[in-house]
Amino acid sequence: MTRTVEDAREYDVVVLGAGPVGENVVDRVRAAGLSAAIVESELIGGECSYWACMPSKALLRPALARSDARKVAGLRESVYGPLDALEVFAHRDEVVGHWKDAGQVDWLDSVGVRIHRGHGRLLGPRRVGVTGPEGEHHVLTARHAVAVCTGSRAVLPELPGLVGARPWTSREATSADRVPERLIVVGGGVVGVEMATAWQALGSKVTMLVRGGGLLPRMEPFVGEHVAAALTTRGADVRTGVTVSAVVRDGGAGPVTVVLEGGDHVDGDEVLFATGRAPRTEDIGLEKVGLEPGSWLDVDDTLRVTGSDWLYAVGDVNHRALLTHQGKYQARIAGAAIAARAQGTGALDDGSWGAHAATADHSAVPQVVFCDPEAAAVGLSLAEAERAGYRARAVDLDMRQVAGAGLYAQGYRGHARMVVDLDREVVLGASFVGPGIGELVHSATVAVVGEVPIARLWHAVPSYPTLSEAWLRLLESYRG
Ligand SMILES: Cc1cc2nc3c(=O)[nH]c(=O)nc-3n(C[C@H](O)[C@H](O)[C@H](O)COP(=O)(O)OP(=O)(O)OC[C@H]3O[C@@H](n4cnc5c(N)ncnc54)[C@H](O)[C@@H]3O)c2cc1C
Ligand SMILES: NC(=O)c1ccc[n+]([C@@H]2O[C@H](COP(=O)([O-])OP(=O)(O)OC[C@H]3O[C@@H](n4cnc5c(N)ncnc54)[C@H](O)[C@@H]3O)[C@@H](O)[C@H]2O)c1
Repeated sequence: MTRTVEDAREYDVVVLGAGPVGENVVDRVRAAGLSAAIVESELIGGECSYWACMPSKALLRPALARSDARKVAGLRESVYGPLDALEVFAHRDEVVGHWKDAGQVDWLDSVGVRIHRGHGRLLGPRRVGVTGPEGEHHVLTARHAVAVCTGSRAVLPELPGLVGARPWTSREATSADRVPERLIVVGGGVVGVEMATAWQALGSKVTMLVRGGGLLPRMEPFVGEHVAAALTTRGADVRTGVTVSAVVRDGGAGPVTVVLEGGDHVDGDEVLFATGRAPRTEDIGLEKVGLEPGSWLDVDDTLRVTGSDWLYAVGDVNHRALLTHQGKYQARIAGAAIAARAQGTGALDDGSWGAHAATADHSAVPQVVFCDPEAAAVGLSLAEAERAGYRARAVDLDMRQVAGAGLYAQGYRGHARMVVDLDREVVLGASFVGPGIGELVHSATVAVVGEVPIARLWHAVPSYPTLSEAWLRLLESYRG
């Protein structure tokens, strides 16, 4: 039974969801001198800290380090053994704080943010109801703004037998502590590729079932081709152009069979569905403020929900870029915009690249996929640039032409592409695939955001012999 506690509380800003994005919104508004409360139904720190970025990278780091070491003469012979899965899991558990959030609670306390544990729902303009763990109910009022930062959850397709088969989603794939002998991965996006890489390294025989023509379809096609070739060389069965029609698993445990359209089937010990995300907005009271429950929330560049003067939606929930770093960037912008509006400090600086506009969301979103080899991209692919109407040219580079690549790893395989706007002679985007290239993407982000002219980039000299010399080779090719 619901018990209502009659202690209405008022704050300048109320934030729904304490993932990385909600935490950064409250941090920014507190820094600007506003009072703030945050509502969280699970763990402070959100999906990223406990079932996404952090545990997945903890599982992947030993896989990538071992793979790199195996490409270094004099070292490779020492690292031919299997990974110690129990040690890897123990380290992963440490990285996620054993799924306890005391550290993050301390941090919120230290910046003066009031935490309300429970499920939050909008009750009307600037009002949020919180149903706590014991069924108690609080009402929070926001003097200036409510920010919805409730993130996203894994989506399962509607398939016969799927729910009863108890498939892994990203949550189980990042928190499991037993290595399945055979793992079936459905979906060739980022989660599918990263988790296939991690579990293959931990000892699973991996089969990937990919609906489209290749892996990582949002990146340049050569990226997915390199990653698929490497997974296959290490023993994975990567099947593209296949459609799953049913899943069979008696009693939801033991061996599982995935049935494909056309009648073929694949047997495994676990099946991971990495088939995309849905917004966590179906039960947050959107109907009370004229919005559609279960929808992604449309926002302007200040992160304010279309048609509202008090409601913001930041991070995954607005579907602009489902990435922690980009959500935190939005949080910094939203926090500044909320504070400026609350304090009436004059017109907002919300033009392109202004302090109150998340301009980078449109043209400069960086991403590193921690697979083996690593994949990274920022800005527009060639196809995206052409679709957007740019007169664009792609310059390609086989990373073997870079001296630092040969030193980084014997038999280095990788590829880079720079997309140039021929009218302004600036870089619109860059993509890289190859061992160790994750750290290259920030140089590309600076070039894209800064709209640095190619003529000036020519003077940005990369150190010899580093992977960054990819830039020199790309610029040389561009200039002929
Ligand atoms: C397997 C995996 C790996 C990933 N790896 C990376 C990576 O390496 N790098 C990267 O940049 N991104 C990565 N991502 C994406 C990243 O996890 C998300 O972009 C990020 O978590 C979004 O942050 P958020 O704060 O918007 O949402 P979340 O992290 O989802 O946090 C939302 C919070 O809101 C709470 N909440 C929801 N509804 C309510 C409610 N009604 N009341 C109260 N609280 C509520 C939730 O409990 C949760 O704590 C990965 C995602 C997955 C699935
Ligand atoms: N390193 C990182 O930055 C990182 C790591 C993991 C996740 N993420 C973020 O998390 C988000 C979610 O990742 P994701 O991989 O779940 O989603 P995604 O949208 O990247 O990929 C899902 C894939 O599943 C396919 N798919 C959908 N339904 C299917 C079906 N019924 N059968 C077969 N295939 C199907 C889609 O075609 C798509 O290729 C991404 O947007 C990504 O940005 C980031």
